[in-house]
Amino acid sequence: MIHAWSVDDVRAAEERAMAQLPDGELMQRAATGLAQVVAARLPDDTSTQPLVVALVGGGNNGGDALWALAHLADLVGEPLDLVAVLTTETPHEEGLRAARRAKVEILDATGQGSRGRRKAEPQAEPKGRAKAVEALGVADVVLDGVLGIGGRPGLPDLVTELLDAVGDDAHVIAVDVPSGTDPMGELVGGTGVFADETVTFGCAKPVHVLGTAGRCGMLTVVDIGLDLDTLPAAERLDHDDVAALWPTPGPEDDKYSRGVVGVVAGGEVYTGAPLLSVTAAVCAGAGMVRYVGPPGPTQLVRAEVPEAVHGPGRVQAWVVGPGLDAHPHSWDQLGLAQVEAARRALDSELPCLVDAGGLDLLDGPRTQAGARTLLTPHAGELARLLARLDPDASELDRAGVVAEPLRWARRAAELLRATVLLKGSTTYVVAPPASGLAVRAQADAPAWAGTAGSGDVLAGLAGTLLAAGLDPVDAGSLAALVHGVAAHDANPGGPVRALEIAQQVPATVARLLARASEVG
Ligand SMILES: NC(=O)C1=CN([C@@H]2O[C@H](COP(=O)(O)OP(=O)(O)OC[C@H]3O[C@@H](n4cnc5c(N)ncnc54)[C@H](OP(=O)(O)O)[C@@H]3O)[C@@H](O)[C@H]2O)[C@@H](O)CC1
Ligand SMILES: Nc1ncnc2c1ncn2[C@@H]1O[C@H](COP(=O)(O)OP(=O)(O)O)[C@@H](O)[C@H]1O
Ligand SMILES: [K+]
Repeated sequence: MIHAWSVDDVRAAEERAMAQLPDGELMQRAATGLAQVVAARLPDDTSTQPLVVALVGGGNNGGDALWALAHLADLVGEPLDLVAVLTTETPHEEGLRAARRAKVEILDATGQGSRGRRKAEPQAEPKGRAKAVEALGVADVVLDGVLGIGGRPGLPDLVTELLDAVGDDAHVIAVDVPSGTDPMGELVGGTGVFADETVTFGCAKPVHVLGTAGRCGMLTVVDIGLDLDTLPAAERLDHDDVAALWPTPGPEDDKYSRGVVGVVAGGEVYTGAPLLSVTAAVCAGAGMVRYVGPPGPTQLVRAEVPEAVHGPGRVQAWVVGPGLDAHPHSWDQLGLAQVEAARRALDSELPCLVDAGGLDLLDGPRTQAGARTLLTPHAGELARLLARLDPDASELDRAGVVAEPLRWARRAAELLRATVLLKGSTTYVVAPPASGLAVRAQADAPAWAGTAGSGDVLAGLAGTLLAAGLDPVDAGSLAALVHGVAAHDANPGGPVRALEIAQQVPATVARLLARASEVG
């Protein structure tokens, strides 16, 4: 699992460390680790002299980049071209001196001159900028040292212009965080660096695991001796976590002890969703799957999934809502009966996964306080839910949720006292804020997984894990991981239909469980 700590907690840990260490020691550790990574990324081809260009901002992030260039000169031992492009009039002073001593070429791209020139006397021609653009176009490695954890989202125009000049073949390494992104990972989108690799210091930050993670590329954490004494703010499960969490039956287990999952889904109109959820539950290894629905989808499930049983009965968890019509016509007796079955499940004390049409049945927290609840909306469904229930969000739409997924998932978790799994290319799993639990974010699925019915499969998978006794955060995040990997395994690099994702789950789970025995 990757754990990430909030910017405030990192700053506090840095302060504690700095109080014990000589001045500048932490930055030296950071810059040395960064220089070692850069050295390892230099091209093997020795016929031309490698060129490393750093974009340097005004804070300590720029200081890291300048010191890393200075250390590189010593570290590599071979001839190197090193260039620092200043995007600020006030670069880190010691870092700049060190870079100069190490014969790093300093280019001032601000057009103001780096020091001593007053704003009233601008340099006529920003020659530094033209040379910087040229260097960036042919650099082997580009270091983004513009903004670190002190950065606000967005980039100055000058930096955007310089980034546009970076050649396609350059290996872009973000120092600590990709500049322009929100270090806390709350705001997604906007301008910001897309890095091939990010070298961070002390620990991962939320930006590295939340929806902004795609901008970070490969993540390396350089140990600078921080002692984090708080709980992480964000987490991501990786493949090696599956074996520890997945409910694996022992010799004494039977179908009941493994967990029966009930599925109240679909109706005479949406007949396919139940089949997908029930298939996924069976394939995820539920002890038993019970389907509750009207004759049409029941016949379909009977024909396609002989393992399932039908009608109300005892279960350990309910999946409520895939393909459910929450507002059937008054003459639609079968539809009304299905809504009644869904309400009975929601009013029970049992763990419930609430998806799609089931979300339309919620007017607040479930009546049985403390009943485990996992809501699984996509962005549009979350916007609809909050616009209906939260007077402060009456104008919220899908785009609003996509821009600030965490904010709105948290809001729903608080309002409905439930864990919210917000689906998308990054899937967030957010427990009610009072729990103090870290947000989980998974991005394991290929974009091909964004296909109709894929969410019904996820619901069956996560519901099975709830029935096996997992808490909603583990059930949701583990299901999202396995769903994503199964979507990949079913047809690597190509399209996949929802049913195939479900059918791939047994093999994918076996493969992920086998990793533990290989590693262990
Ligand atoms: N502390 C330590 O011991 C260690 C720290 N380390 C390193 O320090 C980094 C944090 O350094 P930092 O605090 O100086 O902040 P950093 O991100 O470099 O710059 C902030 C500056 O940018 C400005 N600014 C902000 N947003 C902006 C925007 N959108 N567009 C334009 N400008 C913007 C903002 O100005 P403001 O407007 O807020 O006055 C401020 O001046 C950290 O990521 C790591 O790399 C390592 O060496 C390990 C040891
Ligand atoms: N771009 C994407 N990349 C990866 N996974 C995606 C992407 N878009 C959607 N998904 C996943 O596909 C599933 C879609 O679920 P949902 O929207 O509920 O579909 P449906 O209601 O048709 O079953 C979710 O698991 C979601 O996380
Ligand atoms: K950076």
